[in-house]
Amino acid sequence: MTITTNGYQSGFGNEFATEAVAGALPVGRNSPQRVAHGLYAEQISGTAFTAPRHANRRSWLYRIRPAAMHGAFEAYTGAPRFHNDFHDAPISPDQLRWSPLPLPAEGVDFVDGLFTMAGNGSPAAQGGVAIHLYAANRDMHGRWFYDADGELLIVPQQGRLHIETELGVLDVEPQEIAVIPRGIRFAVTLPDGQARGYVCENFGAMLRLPDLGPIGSNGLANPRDFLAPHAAFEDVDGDFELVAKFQGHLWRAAIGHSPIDVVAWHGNYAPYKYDLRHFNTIGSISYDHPDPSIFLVLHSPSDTAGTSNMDFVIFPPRWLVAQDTFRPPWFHRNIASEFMGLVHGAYDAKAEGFVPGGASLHNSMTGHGPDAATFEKASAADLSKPDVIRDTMAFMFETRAVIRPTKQALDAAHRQRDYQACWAGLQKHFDAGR
Ligand SMILES: O=C(O)Cc1cc(O)ccc1O
Ligand SMILES: [Fe+2]
Repeated sequence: MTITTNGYQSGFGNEFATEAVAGALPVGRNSPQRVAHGLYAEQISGTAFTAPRHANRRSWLYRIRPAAMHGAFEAYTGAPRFHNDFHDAPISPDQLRWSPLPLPAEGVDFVDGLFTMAGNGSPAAQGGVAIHLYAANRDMHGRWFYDADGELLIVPQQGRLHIETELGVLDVEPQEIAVIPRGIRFAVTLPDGQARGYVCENFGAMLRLPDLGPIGSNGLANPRDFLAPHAAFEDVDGDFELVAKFQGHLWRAAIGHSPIDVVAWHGNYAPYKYDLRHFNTIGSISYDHPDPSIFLVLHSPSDTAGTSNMDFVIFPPRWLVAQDTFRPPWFHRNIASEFMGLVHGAYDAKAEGFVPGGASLHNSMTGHGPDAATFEKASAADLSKPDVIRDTMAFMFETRAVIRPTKQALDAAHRQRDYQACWAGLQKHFDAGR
């Protein structure tokens, strides 16, 4: 059964209120003695009960059956490439790059199609991230998934996703993102028959919009462009499966009904989507290429002020106008670690090799930057006119902790073992007399 989208509510982290059946939402209280229409009331909290008000997230769900109703969990073995073991391979300071994850030959759904590339921290420590790719060609039917370990930031690269969640439906396409909060149950179907993309599983503090400082009250990702679903439900009984991720491992339980049975909900703990093409990109209109922190979409803070558990940064289409400036990204080494992906087009620091669906990893203090072809071209570019970077959408998951690639990522046939060669052609231009 497919539940169609019934529109969205706009705003980031708002106190939303939505009902799919008139009168289902209690008025003036959360937990009346008897809920209208014979529904059960259930709270889901995404932050500590006593978190400061501005950071406090919880929602009240009015549903046909409570979330407690399912069979006992047992180990799930259907997604062997989806895990949180970031210590199964030695780590080196090498620059790493991969071609796109191949699409599966036989039917594989979104959960079984997850391939863990890298990560740091752990669900137990409530810090760090896991970085996965997915490649899928089968719908999740009669199967739902939830992740108790972290929220899921989904970045589609190829193919649309129809995501039915307990709180309603999100339809996302490449150049949009979806965020599924910790614990929310959902199923993914594939309107285009197959799909590929990236997932950041965030074990740390929930993603939030960054402060804007001197930029002012508008800019970067604007709150009104974030969309949460309206309540949408199905009332279906059957022999179904609930898959859970809990403390780094996967579990399955029988469930006798669809958990997409929330008839009404209110609160500020909800899935959402955002169209990256709405990002208000800010850059230099005088000289120098600024730090990429100006491209920050969503931010998961760590316990150290100004230092992120994870930053989600994008490199969208934009004008480059800086004068007497090497306009592409400079050569650099950073304290933070950078996992990059490409959703669409080409990335302005790499002339070739970094393709849509591919990935790169530059860990703390590992030197990287424009490849030789990009350096030569940008060093000779005519700066009297602006450059327009069109048809591009690259992104970065940037973390304070080193991002450890998994053994399967290092061993993968699609890893580009000759990646370093992209800098080998950089010429020695030094001339002390010039
Ligand atoms: O490595 C990269 O391409 C990402 C990046 C982009 C940029 O404009 C400046 C610094 C940086 O790490
Ligand atoms: Fe970088």
